[in-house]
Amino acid sequence: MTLTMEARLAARGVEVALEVADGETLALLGPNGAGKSTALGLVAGTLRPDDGVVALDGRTLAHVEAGRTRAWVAPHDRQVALLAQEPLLFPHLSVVDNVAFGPRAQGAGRREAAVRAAGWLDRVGVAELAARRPGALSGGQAQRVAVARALAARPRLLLLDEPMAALDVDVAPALRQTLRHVLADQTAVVVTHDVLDALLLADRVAVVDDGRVVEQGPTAQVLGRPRSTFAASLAGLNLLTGLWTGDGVRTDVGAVVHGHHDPGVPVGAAAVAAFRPAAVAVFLAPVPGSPRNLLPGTVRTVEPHGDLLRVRGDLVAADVTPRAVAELGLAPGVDVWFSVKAAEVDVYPA
Ligand SMILES: Nc1ncnc2c1ncn2[C@@H]1O[C@H](COP(=O)(O)OP(=O)(O)OP(=O)(O)O)[C@@H](O)[C@H]1O
Repeated sequence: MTLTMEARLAARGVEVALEVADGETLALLGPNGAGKSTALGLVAGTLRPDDGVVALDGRTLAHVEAGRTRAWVAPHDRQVALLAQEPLLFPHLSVVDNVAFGPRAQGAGRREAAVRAAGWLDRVGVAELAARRPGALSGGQAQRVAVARALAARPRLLLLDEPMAALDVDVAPALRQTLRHVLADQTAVVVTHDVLDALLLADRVAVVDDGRVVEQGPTAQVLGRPRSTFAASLAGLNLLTGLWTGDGVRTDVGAVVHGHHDPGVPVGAAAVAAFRPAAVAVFLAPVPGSPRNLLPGTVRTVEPHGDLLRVRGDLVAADVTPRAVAELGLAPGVDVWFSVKAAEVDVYPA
């Protein structure tokens, strides 16, 4: 393992354990205020845990026991680079001097640092901007320069805190492609809200909620079989949690949901039922004798979703045609029945 962290910071309500292997990119996903940036701060050394250990390549960066610091490496000595949402460049230095700053600080000669800086600017696609000042760059260009600057210092670990969040939607895809290339053999942790970042940049994802890692694994596995509400929402799936009864999931609201299930799930074990909103139909009354799963709900929102409308209840969302919405008079506050065939539902352990 390259990075191992187990740290608690009570003031932020955070207690997280993370591991990142050599060359791996881990995406940290989770709702606002979940503790993702706090986790990065604990690794970078801008935050000190109340308790815990952070180690990189076997070197202890932080070790605190019950508030007593046993070991502490200052942020600038950690060989960890943190890339924030807003590119923080030195305004008075040219682009190439910004990127050469790290190598110079590490003892490289002026020429060597300039060559390394030029190489990185080329890799991130902004070689022609070398002589400019940061004030003369667009947001996307500045973020590319910030990536080059972070990597020119040859960090053992690169931390990225929502690197695309401050960019226009039309420039984010190109930067994401660039990051995909530069992160290929770089050990990195990227905080993101965006499922595309997880899919295109990360080998593994960890979902953080309420200060804890609630789910982690290979990206395809977490998005294919999410166990947390947040991962399910990223994967575009409805997720109902409950207990396996032997032939269905008894959900927290009492309804039993039937579906395809893993053999050998023990009765009484925590389980989830996942299904696509497109597989859900909406009725104003329960369909008598229907073999379908029926879940009562109240419409909360109706929003456009591609060619369809997404009708959201508290627990279930359904994608239905505008015509059906009009015919049924679906609007916030209307009581409905959400219906999904068992064949459309995947049931697996939580
Ligand atoms: N500077 C701060 N001082 C005190 N508390 C903070 C500070 N920054 C964040 N917090 C609190 O710490 C907790 C974790 O916040 P954090 O910023 O790590 O979450 P996050 O997952 O990165 O959220 P977001 O996605 O909104 O950036 C939250 O309860 C937040 O209110």
